[in-house]
Amino acid sequence: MSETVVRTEALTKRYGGTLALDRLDVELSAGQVLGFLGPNGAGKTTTLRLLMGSLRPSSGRAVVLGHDAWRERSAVHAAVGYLPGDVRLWPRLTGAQTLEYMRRLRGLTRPAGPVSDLDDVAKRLGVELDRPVGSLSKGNRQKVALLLALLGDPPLLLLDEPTGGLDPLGQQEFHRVVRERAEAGAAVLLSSHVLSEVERVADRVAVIRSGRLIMLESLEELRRTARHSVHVRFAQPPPPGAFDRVPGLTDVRQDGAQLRCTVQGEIDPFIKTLAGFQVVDLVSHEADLEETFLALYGHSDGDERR
Ligand SMILES: Nc1ncnc2c1ncn2[C@@H]1O[C@H](COP(=O)(O)OP(=O)(O)OP(=O)(O)O)[C@@H](O)[C@H]1O
Repeated sequence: MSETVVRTEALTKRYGGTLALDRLDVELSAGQVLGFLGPNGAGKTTTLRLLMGSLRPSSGRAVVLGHDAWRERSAVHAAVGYLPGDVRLWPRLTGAQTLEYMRRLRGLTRPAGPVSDLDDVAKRLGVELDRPVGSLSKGNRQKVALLLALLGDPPLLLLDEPTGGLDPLGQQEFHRVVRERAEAGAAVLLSSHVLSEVERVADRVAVIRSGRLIMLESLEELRRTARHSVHVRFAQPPPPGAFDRVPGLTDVRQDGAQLRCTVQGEIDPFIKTLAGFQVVDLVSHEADLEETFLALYGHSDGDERR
């Protein structure tokens, strides 16, 4: 079994009367990417800041790389690569100077050779390292901040909505970099409010709403609950009720020899039932994960906080 990098135990945070995080229990192992998904105000940033030891929990605790995130926060700070949601950099320093400054501040030595690992990542992301950070576009500043998070090859990356300002190519390359880090053994927690982003990079998805964890599943599991829209054309109209007992079948509309329906979950029982009839044509389209996700969890947020 791989090593546990993050473990939270009933981690809770209140801001005055607002319950921002309510008894979160979650674990993250080395080599895993956990997508932390939730709408605005769900508690994602609060969780990441609790894990960084920048916030004191109201109750419960977070253990990060074997340290209590709050009580041993300097050890946690030194070991974690954090990309905050609101990136703030020194505007007059260039990207290269920023990296060098942070490297020294953290007592890291620059890898030997003319091209460091990060120079390579910078090139892939198209970061302009020789310009003052203040003159860069939002997306390019974001890329510099990502390089800062990767500095020193940390065993845990906490990335708060990291691809907000990036164009699609930048996002794609960024996701590749994250996967490579995970394959090299880093644990990654990546927050986002869009499933399509998380689905590209995560192994598991935690969904949080109004401070509560409402789902923690592998992407494989989420895909298993995916819905198929199916359109079948038969040689002759099947008898009424022929598909009544097929599990997961909804929205059934039969018009003579044509059948349209939605299959939720495994499609195999439906296919086996179809085999009893002469099928002329069949078109099946898998709803994308976003649709599946919205169907399962997309009901209105409401104010569930107490
Ligand atoms: N410093 C604070 N003081 C009071 N309330 C706060 C504070 N920070 C966050 N909150 C509240 O806690 C809740 C969770 O906020 P948080 O920023 O963690 O959400 P989020 O999921 O990161 O949202 P977003 O996607 O908008 O960044 C929200 O209701 C927010 O208003």
